[in-house]
Amino acid sequence: MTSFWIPLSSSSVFVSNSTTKTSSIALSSPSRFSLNSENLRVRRIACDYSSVEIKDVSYRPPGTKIDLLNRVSFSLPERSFGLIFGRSGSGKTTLLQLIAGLSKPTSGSIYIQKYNDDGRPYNSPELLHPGKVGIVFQFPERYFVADNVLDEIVFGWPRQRGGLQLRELLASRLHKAMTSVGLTGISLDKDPQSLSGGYKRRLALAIQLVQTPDLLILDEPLAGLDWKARADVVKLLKDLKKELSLLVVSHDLKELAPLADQSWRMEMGGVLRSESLHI
Ligand SMILES: Nc1ncnc2c1ncn2[C@@H]1O[C@H](COP(=O)(O)OP(=O)(O)OP(=O)(O)O)[C@@H](O)[C@H]1O
Repeated sequence: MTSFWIPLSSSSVFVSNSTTKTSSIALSSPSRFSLNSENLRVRRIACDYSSVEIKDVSYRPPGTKIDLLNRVSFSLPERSFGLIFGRSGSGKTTLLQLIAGLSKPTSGSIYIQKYNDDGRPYNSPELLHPGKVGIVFQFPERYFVADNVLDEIVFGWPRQRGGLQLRELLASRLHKAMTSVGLTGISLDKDPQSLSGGYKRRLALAIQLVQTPDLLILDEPLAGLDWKARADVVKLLKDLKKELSLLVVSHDLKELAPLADQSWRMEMGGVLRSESLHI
């Protein structure tokens, strides 16, 4: 289903735990979309939805005796926007790194669950493949390596010479990613470091989008930007959530909380409803 660009408005509910004791529950009731078609195959595809499920995830770094995360659970339905916030040191970045597959949970699981339109699981859960997750670190521009925009975007691409079909596929992905982030007006020869703050963030997003992830994770996407660039990035994220799931860690609740679906956000270290956020 993920290859079909059917716009869904979806919702997500997060409940978090703290780094103390209890596990958390996740509620999710994404809006469903049913094509008015007699074609059964189309109906079937349109009704299913999937969700990234984090179940009882704990993490203790190797060689330490401290649990940085203790039985965290939540679910993020496809094409929804999840916002994680919380005090410094509560484990937000650690959680993102686990979801992105950069480290492994000590216990618990991270998987994709597909559901029928009646909310029942469609099949057995599948592990979330790291190749389907993109991650944009805090201050991503610090990790740019190339001296022009094109090389920066294609840095991770296959080195072997592919056939025409592969090159066409990569070219179309490049075009789509650049269009999605509004980079088409920028010369591909430009030095990435010469771009404005907001355009550097767009480039960082394009680098991930070109890999066509199902889930895009962002750590503090507004950090260090001036007000105009912040507004640009917020608008961009709003548009992107129509295409894929976004999971964002940020302290910038005023700007980003309105993008999160329904009335829930996840606070590391406690459970909080949006009405108590005063945003
Ligand atoms: N490998 C490690 N070994 C021991 N402690 C670690 C390790 N990695 C992270 N920590 C500690 O775990 C805690 C959680 O770190 P993390 O970066 O996930 O927090 P955070 O919520 O993202 O914080 P911030 O909002 O400041 O970015 C911090 O106190 C950090 O120092």
